[in-house]
Amino acid sequence: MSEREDGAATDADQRPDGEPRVALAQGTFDILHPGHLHYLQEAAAHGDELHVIVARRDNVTHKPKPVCPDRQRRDMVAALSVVDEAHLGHPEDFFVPVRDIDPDVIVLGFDQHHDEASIADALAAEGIDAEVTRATGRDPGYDGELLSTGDIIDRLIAQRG
Ligand SMILES: Cc1cc2nc3c(=O)[nH]c(=O)nc-3n(C[C@H](O)[C@H](O)[C@H](O)COP(=O)(O)O)c2cc1C
Ligand SMILES: Nc1ncnc2c1ncn2[C@@H]1O[C@H](COP(=O)(O)OP(=O)(O)OP(=O)(O)O)[C@@H](O)[C@H]1O
Repeated sequence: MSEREDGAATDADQRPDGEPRVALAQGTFDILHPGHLHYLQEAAAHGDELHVIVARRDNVTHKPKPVCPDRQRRDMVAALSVVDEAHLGHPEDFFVPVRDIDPDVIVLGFDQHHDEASIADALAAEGIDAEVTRATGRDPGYDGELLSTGDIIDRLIAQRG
């Protein structure tokens, strides 16, 4: 167990050089919900500092485009106390922000389509020394709790559309 600067306990390994261990999370984060908090809290527990890459709208091609603009999604993630820094993703080369942040561990979301082994291979090819791990999912804790942006939008359309 180590300790974050704010005193929160983490299960992160200590770095031998005493530098803060940097964890990296990423995603779209359109219309924040408790599933996002669960992911970011779990990712933060892997390090002393949590950085988040927020996907550019143009790069969200595997599901409907986000409703909120890039900058708004980045600013909302940055405002969460568990997050040390939120970065807008690069328009073309995903390794540009990764190189800048220089993470010790990349934490993938429970349902993200990225494959751990392919990312680890790509990182090694880029000469970036980072572990890759995956967070757990969070199920609703009570009736009607909304843990997906898509579900929030569906309910919004059903109730207000
Ligand atoms: C290591 C890593 C780096 C990424 N860097 C960027 C980036 O620079 N720009 C970007 O638009 N998306 C980037 N992405 C992609 C998105 O953040 C996100 O993974 C993808 O859109 C899936 O998002 P979702 O979980 O919200 O569905 C990166 C993903 C990974 C795994
Ligand atoms: N219920 C949840 N439990 C744990 N992690 C979650 C949950 N919902 C989203 N996440 C994680 O948050 C990150 C960003 O997710 P994303 O912005 O795609 O949210 P989403 O609500 O799943 O979106 P959509 O409903 O549009 O697919 C991803 O890593 C995703 O795995």
